[in-house]
Amino acid sequence: MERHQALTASESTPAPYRAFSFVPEGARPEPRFEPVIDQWSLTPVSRAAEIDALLADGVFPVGVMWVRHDTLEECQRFLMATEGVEWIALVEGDVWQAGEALRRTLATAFFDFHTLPADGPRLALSLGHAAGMARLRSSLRAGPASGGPEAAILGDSPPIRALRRDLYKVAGHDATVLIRGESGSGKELAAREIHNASPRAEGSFVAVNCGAIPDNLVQSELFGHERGAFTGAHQRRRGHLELADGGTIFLDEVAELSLEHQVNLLRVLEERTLVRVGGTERIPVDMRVVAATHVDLERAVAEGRFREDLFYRLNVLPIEVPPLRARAGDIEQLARHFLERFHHEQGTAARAFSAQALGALKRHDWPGNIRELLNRIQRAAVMSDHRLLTPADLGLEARRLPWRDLETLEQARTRAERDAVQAALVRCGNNVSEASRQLGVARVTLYRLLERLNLQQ
Ligand SMILES: Nc1ncnc2c1ncn2[C@@H]1O[C@H](COP(=O)(O)OP(=O)(O)OP(=O)(O)O)[C@@H](O)[C@H]1O
Repeated sequence: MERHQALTASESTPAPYRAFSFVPEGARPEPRFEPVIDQWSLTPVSRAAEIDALLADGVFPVGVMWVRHDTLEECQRFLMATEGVEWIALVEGDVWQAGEALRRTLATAFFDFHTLPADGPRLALSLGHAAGMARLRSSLRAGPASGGPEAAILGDSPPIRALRRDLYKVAGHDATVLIRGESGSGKELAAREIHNASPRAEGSFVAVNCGAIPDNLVQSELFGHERGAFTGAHQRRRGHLELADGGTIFLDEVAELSLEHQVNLLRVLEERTLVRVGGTERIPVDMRVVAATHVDLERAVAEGRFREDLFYRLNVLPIEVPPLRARAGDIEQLARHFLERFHHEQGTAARAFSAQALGALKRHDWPGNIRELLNRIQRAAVMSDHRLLTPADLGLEARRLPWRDLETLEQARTRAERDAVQAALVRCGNNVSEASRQLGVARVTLYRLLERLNLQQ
């Protein structure tokens, strides 16, 4: 039988795994193709609200979404509203000929994409990987049990003690805080600490990653919208700023906002009122603003990429989170803590680090900071069947010294490529799209590299 034929997965033999499928209204009565996906059956959803109820019913938090350039906005909204789900895009037509907006969304917001008609076995493989990733992510998102030690910032090195002191100092004031620091260094954790130690602790802490919202959705995500404000706005929805009323709004990656949205944000900060998209009423909001960025904002201002007036509005109480390499004294404590946590949460066999592994952890440069440490340890704990983790488990094998151990240029190149690819995958929690973006290569090129370097996912 032809593999790519119009047939729903649920019509084939009963499938043990269930995933969602979302077809945007604008794409109906298309799609012409429902792929046969080995071992998987698809449960159609049309509203984000249906997802939670279905998840409780043994469905994996993964799904396939039909994506076309003319329904892109509807898809983006659905992606935003279903954060815990890993989506795989099914795209009609040639992706490389598609517009930039579609390609960008595929590269950043989806776990993977397949062009239609899709290859069933390959799609099944993607869904399996996506389900694993969704589980890992949700275990990290769930974070520590309430009151557990990780609800607080760990570490006892002088830079982290100084940070803790600064956080408690600013917590008592209601002024805006700007947190700077490298990616993955703990800026969000610092913002939570400020909120928890502030008089607003009983209110909500609303975290928004400004860099993760497509530019055309920023306005409605931040400010909310009225019913009927645009196609698909079936109900009135309060935005993140309004939801933070009485509490703290954390604007992560604030430098990613376009100049137009920077103006709108500035207005809210000055007037302490907002107007929902499609609305006219000025709604008062009482929130404490904590913003964060890994970008050199003074430079962004000088280059005209960030508004100077907004910079001064945000930079009232500046806080600097040090990179992990500047607090080497904390690495061992953090590493042991994360390993212990995975052992308890996921029943992993690994309980400790070999002396060489501890040495390698201390020598590593940690460009991805604590997030990289967390990812390396989680991957090692999940993959290893042994009680002791080695440098190899952590992807931190001792480097061969080229001047002692002669290697050809080709060997050196391969080694460097393998190191770069492994490091990028670890940094991005194995998200191939994100890793390829960071490495500056196309996704296909990265897949080819993975195959050539024998690093199959
Ligand atoms: N001092 C710390 N103790 C324990 N866990 C930490 C610490 N700092 C960060 N983490 C953990 O590391 C991960 C990354 O931290 P966080 O998200 O706060 O970084 P970030 O600087 O906001 O990252 P990004 O710039 O990418 O938004 C989180 O899981 C967080 O809980």
